[in-house]
Amino acid sequence: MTIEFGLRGTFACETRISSIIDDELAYAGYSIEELVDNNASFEETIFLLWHLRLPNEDELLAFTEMLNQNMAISDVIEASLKIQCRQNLHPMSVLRSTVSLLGVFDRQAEVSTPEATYEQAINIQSKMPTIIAAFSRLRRGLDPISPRSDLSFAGNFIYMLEGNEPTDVQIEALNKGLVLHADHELNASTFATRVCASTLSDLYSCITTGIGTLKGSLHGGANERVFEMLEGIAENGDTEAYLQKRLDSKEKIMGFGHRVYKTVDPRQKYLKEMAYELTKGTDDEKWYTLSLEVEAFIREKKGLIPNVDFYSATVYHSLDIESDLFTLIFAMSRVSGWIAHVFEQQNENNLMRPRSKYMGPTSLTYVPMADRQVIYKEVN
Ligand SMILES: CC(=O)SCCNC(=O)CCNC(=O)[C@H](O)C(C)(C)COP(=O)(O)OP(=O)(O)OC[C@H]1O[C@@H](n2cnc3c(N)ncnc32)[C@H](O)[C@@H]1OP(=O)(O)O
Ligand SMILES: O=C([O-])CC(=O)C(=O)O
Repeated sequence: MTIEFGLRGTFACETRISSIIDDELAYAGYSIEELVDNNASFEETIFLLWHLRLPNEDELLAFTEMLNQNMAISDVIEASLKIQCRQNLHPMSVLRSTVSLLGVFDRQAEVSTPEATYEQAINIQSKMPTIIAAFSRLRRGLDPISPRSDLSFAGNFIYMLEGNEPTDVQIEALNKGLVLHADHELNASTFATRVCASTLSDLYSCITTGIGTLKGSLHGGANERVFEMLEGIAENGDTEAYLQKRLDSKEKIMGFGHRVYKTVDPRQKYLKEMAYELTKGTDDEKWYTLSLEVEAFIREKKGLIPNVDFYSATVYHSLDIESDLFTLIFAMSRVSGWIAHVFEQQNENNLMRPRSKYMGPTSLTYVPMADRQVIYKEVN
């Protein structure tokens, strides 16, 4: 039997939520092109992922209102964010702990009926932008801003971050970014979330698992490092020398390569276009130009394609979002997909428990302590 480690090419479950077929990404049968080109809202996309169909007008209105009404965070959550920014933690760790804390304070957290889980889902989804914006403001010494009932999900986030009236361009860009990041079949964080759900754990635990997994630099954490790399290149002044040095030392170039896509990441086209549109004629245009140089060099040297994390870094930067919050913006969107996968896992549950191939010694004899010699042996 051939074993592919890292679960490469393995089907771990069936799903109706999203698919990647011939490099085309679709949510419940609607390609991302279909959704983005028709200006689907992020709220509509969440509904699609959770219900596996598009909402009608009344349903979307009611759903949007429900999200909106649940956006405000409690004093306890705000106080915990204040403590966490004093300790200078990584924002993804803060988001992970804070979502976990939302569960601690939800009296219904241990109730796993479909109705209770749906309420928990609304609670988590709607509070993510508020938590992220409040954290960002608190660590800058500013007071958090309450959500507004007349703004969309994307609009509210931008408003709560800086307190200014969001522009149509900003809202459209963030909305598109959120739609593009909402789900992606069985990526590592969604898989981890489903493993947690498969043990019949609660939704807050599942989402905390997802956030912790997305944080890693081989996954969502790459977008933050993409911007660090662009800044490093700008400082160094020589793109090729900078990248070649990293390739020579076998470092991964952040924002390139993908486990599933080998010729194109279909989301990248939109993010690249957005990066161009948002930066042209501004001081940020240099990041777009630099990104083009990096893309050309890495394609030529390694044959690697930019993934969703590459141009999203410039898009988020042009929206005045601090680079260590980039992965949190990803999480604020992907939580919609994680939740959909928890619903699906709960409906068709089967404990996810693969095997590992044991490579160590076997049949050893227990040696009494007095007879043991201390041998420090390399494990690997
Ligand atoms: C939202 C997301 O999660 S998208 C991915 C975000 N992550 C990143 O951008 C981090 C950088 N990229 C990577 O580390 C990888 O491309 C991954 C983890 C995304 C995919 O990993 P894999 O599926 O194992 O990649 P794959 O099998 O195609 O790798 C083939 C070869 O290309 C190399 N490679 C792949 N990506 C990169 C990269 N970004 N930089 C340099 N080399 C790379 C691998 O080291 C491997 O080389 P080898 O054959 O000499 O060992
Ligand atoms: O699918 C993956 O492995 C990573 C990815 O692009 C995503 O999660 O959006």
